[in-house]
Amino acid sequence: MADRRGLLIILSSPSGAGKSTLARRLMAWDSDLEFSVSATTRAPRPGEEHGREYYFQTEDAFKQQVADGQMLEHAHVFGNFYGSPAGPVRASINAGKDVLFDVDWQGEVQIRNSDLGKHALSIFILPPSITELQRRLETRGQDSEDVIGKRMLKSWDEISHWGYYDYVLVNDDLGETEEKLKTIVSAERMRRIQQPRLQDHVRTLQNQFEGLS
Ligand SMILES: Nc1ncnc2c1ncn2[C@@H]1O[C@H](COP(=O)(O)OP(=O)(O)OP(=O)(O)O)[C@@H](O)[C@H]1O
Ligand SMILES: Nc1nc2c(ncn2[C@@H]2O[C@H](COP(=O)(O)O)[C@@H](O)[C@H]2O)c(=O)[nH]1
Repeated sequence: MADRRGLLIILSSPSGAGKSTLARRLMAWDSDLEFSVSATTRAPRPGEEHGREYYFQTEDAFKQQVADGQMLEHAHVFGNFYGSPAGPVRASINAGKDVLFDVDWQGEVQIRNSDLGKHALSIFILPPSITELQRRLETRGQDSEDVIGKRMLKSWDEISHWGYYDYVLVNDDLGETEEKLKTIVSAERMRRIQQPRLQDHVRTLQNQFEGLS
């Protein structure tokens, strides 16, 4: 095992607020960051690849994985099942790598309440307005009108859980939100990872100080 455990960086938002876009930018910024590829029973969107965006599964296969205890968390969202396979996440954080999650609020709560919860850093992404949220879902052009309608109807349910998160960002200007996200990740890495390592240094300083008298 590495000399430090990685962070579990969790992004949530109502559908269309921009978390997948921000997740891609974080991954491009830090090539050491691992993305937790979820399993889902949803059908692939055009351009999505099995094993890259999601592991696309049948409902039976998904339920079997849950029954076998292979999911760190799982939830039923917009009529489909989604879950984060635990094995790759444990392997990554034991190797000292940070893992990025794109999950809904139910996933955030389950990860936080899991044995890995103390490694969690959660960030909620709010849209600048509800009309802009709808505009983004429409211009993404990947879901039917019916699916967009259902996601809009559930948007308040997701937003109402914003208070469970360590940080909350309003994703108005994409570049600004990206910079804030990177700042949060950098600061939390310093606080949680580098500061404990400084204990030895502070002890040395104390010995030197005591040697002065
Ligand atoms: N700050 C922004 N300004 C304008 N458009 C944005 C912004 N952020 C993201 N978008 C666009 O909004 C659309 C939805 O973004 P994205 O797919 O990242 O949302 P999401 O929160 O991951 O949605 P879902 O939960 O449905 O996967 C995309 O077309 C994306 O390019
Ligand atoms: N609890 C979980 N939620 C997940 C997971 N993977 C994705 N999601 C969330 O589902 C919705 C819809 O995603 P989409 O790709 O169909 O647009 C969105 O809120 C995701 O964050 C997961 O493993 N667990």
